[in-house]
Amino acid sequence: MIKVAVMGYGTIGSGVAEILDQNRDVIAGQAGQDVELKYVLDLRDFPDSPVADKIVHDFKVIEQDGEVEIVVETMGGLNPAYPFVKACLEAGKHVITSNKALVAAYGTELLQIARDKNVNFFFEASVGGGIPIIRPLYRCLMGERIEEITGILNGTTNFILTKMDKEGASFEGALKEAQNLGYAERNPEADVEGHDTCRKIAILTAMATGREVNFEDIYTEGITKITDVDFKYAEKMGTSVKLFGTSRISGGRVSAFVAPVMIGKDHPLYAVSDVYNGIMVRGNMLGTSMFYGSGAGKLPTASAVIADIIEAAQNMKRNVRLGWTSERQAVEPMDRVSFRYFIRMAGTYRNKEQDVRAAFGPVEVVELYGMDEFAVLTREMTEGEMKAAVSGYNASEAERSEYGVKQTIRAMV
Ligand SMILES: NC(=O)C1=CN([C@@H]2O[C@H](COP(=O)(O)OP(=O)(O)OC[C@H]3O[C@@H](n4cnc5c(N)ncnc54)[C@H](OP(=O)(O)O)[C@@H]3O)[C@@H](O)[C@H]2O)C=CC1
Ligand SMILES: N[C@@H](CC=O)C(=O)O
Repeated sequence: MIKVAVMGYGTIGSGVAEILDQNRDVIAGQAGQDVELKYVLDLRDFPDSPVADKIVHDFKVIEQDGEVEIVVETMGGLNPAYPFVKACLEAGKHVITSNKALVAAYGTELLQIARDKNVNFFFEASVGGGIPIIRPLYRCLMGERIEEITGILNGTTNFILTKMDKEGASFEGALKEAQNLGYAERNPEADVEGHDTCRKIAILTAMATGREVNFEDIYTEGITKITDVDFKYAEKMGTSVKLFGTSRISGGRVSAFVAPVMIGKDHPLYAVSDVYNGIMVRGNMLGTSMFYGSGAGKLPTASAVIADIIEAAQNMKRNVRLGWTSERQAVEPMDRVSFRYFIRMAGTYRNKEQDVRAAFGPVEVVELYGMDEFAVLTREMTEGEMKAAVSGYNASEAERSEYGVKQTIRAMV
């Protein structure tokens, strides 16, 4: 029998305890022996829960119990998750985590300790909730050169954008709902400002390149500036706006970004709605493969944790190599990345046509009835060129009372 401890009995930790109980026979069959939950570490007691008799408040109980061979970390954040996970690995225990903040910040070091101690550090649930993506990268796609990963990687923001798009919901109302459903981070700024997606694309890029990626090198923009007006244009254009995490890998160079992107109906990620995530992986031999499923939530995410527990149980005496080394991967500056741009401007196109064309060159124009503004879709240009064009346009318009660019969204249409 293998004894497991769970640290953090919140949304995901309680899901892990529930699946360990409900799927006991399936898990034992795959693990080759029974897997039993021995301790649950949390700050609170849960007297009415099925784990009431397993609750402990002192981490040392888990660290020092030689019977506990697998520890699951579902507390979130870096402190005390990082020192606790490190101590468990150093004590020769396998560790499974759903905590992308931890993996993005300390993955390289924790994987090295796991290798040194001949144990495993697995984190399938840290990206895409219940979607299998980490294991496919190091196992099924191990013979591929990965050229691109583009994903809708955050359930909360996809839920919010879908509610705004399809139901005309307010940003605040949709966020509240996502929080009530257990999708959002403790501090939802991590979701809506794109930091969560940034950490996830950094982890996927490290898996794809085999090199450590500093998530702080990745350009990150969230969804807080997206408004109902943007969705009115999107409806007219037959497009939608999604938060993308993208990494393109070519000749040892990586360009990566997190940003809202306007996409058309023919884009493979267009139909990914609500809390669902979708991840497109392009390999040099494979072509494009799609991974789709629940990107957040109790049982889908806990299901990914359980698969890691089983993988650890199947490799109790062996460190499974994930291919993520301590070599550092540089990330190209965002100014060199090219897009088309959806740009909203004050006034009427009829009055501004000359200035628009002078700044942006040929554009497609989109107008909404009754609005004192219009939008254009530019040709493809680099971020650097776009910024220069926006400054030039704003300068040419500066004399007027209502003037200038009101919104810029990258477009893949
Ligand atoms: N929710 C989701 O859908 C997903 C979450 N994740 C990740 O999984 C992790 C957990 O998320 P989630 O379950 O939603 O978070 P929750 O906030 O629901 O759960 C965290 C639990 O850990 C407890 N905890 C916090 N600090 C300590 C501590 N020092 N010692 C013991 N227990 C502690 C909390 O107690 P208290 O509440 O009293 O502070 C809480 O019960 C995060 O890293 C998150 O990013 C990954 C994929 C999906
Ligand atoms: N807050 C995250 C949880 C899963 O990673 C999300 O909404 O995707």
